[in-house]
Amino acid sequence: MVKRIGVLTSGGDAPGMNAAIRAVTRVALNSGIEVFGIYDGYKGMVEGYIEPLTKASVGEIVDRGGTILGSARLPEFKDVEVRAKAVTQLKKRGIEAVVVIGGDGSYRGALALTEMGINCIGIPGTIDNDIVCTDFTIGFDTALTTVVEAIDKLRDTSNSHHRCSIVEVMGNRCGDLALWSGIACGAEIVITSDTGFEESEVLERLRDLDLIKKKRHAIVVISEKITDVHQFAKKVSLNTGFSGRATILGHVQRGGAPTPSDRILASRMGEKAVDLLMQGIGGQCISIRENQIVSVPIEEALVMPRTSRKPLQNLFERLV
Ligand SMILES: Nc1ncnc2c1ncn2[C@@H]1O[C@H](COP(=O)(O)OP(=O)(O)OP(=O)(O)O)[C@@H](O)[C@H]1O
Ligand SMILES: O=P(O)(O)OC[C@H]1O[C@](O)(CO)[C@@H](O)[C@@H]1O
Ligand SMILES: [Mg+2]
Repeated sequence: MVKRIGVLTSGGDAPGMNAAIRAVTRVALNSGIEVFGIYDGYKGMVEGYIEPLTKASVGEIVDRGGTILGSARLPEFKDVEVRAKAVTQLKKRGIEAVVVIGGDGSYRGALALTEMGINCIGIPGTIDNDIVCTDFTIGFDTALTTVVEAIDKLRDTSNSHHRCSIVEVMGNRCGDLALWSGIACGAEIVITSDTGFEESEVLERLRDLDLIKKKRHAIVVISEKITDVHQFAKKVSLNTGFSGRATILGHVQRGGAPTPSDRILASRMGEKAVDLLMQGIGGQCISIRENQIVSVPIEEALVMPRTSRKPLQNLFERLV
């Protein structure tokens, strides 16, 4: 059975990554497996920034945002020579397998390492909820909570001033943070890569909300990377009865204490990852599907079609 494993966090950080590190470490130690923390993602793996973890060193972190291991993006990890250096660092320390907590890019690295003889298991840690094989990623629920709190506040001031608040949320091409928060906040309009963006049509809908529906405010939640929200806010002021104001929530969405749901999800996924490594399994990633923790080959996970968001979009439209 595997005797020594590593754990790392990679890509954008996400609240709940610490809870996952703690779960991996404690479940492994309680099973007689030594655990090493690999700092700063694949960068630390290549550079040998690797230290043992103890039960105490992962204490008091279940409620902390960010990641105690640090995270990084290392595009060079796509090169086999760079990964070979990482494998040498792991072998030097007797580390036979690694739990990779990150997003889809990190999964590609984990798969490539598995193919080089280091069994890796992926755990989905990203606020974007853009890993299609899992219903939810660790960090999404906390980021959603942050977004909802912010929009609730924006609604207060928008209502006082007869304004349209255009709120840009993260998601990196995935519209889930926008759609879920739009439903939770009772937004008037949600724009994502699934809905598309027809500027003239959105302006028309805002005019209707103002003139016909007599709304005192309008909230437009829009995913990042769709349009320049500040420019769009100016057009709202020029073309509708609302004055437009844009708010880019930005990296505030990545921080903060993880919600209980994210802590529990992280703990369940961490346990499953260690169990798979104990069975000598690698190249898989952990998912939650219909509240069951399951594993899926990374190769399949990366090409799976995304579950349609149409029912939730329809729900949103029926609530406006
Ligand atoms: N094709 C690949 N082969 C090997 N390693 C990769 C590959 N793609 C990405 N990686 C490694 O994974 C790291 C993280 O990937 P990426 O920046 O895409 O973030 P992510 O894990 O998708 O997380 P998020 O999108 O939530 O920030 C990269 O910096 C790189 O080190
Ligand atoms: O932290 P960075 O490198 O600016 O990356 C921002 C990106 O990372 C994420 O926060 C997480 O993938 C995305 O939502 C966003 O597009
Ligand atoms: Mg990604």
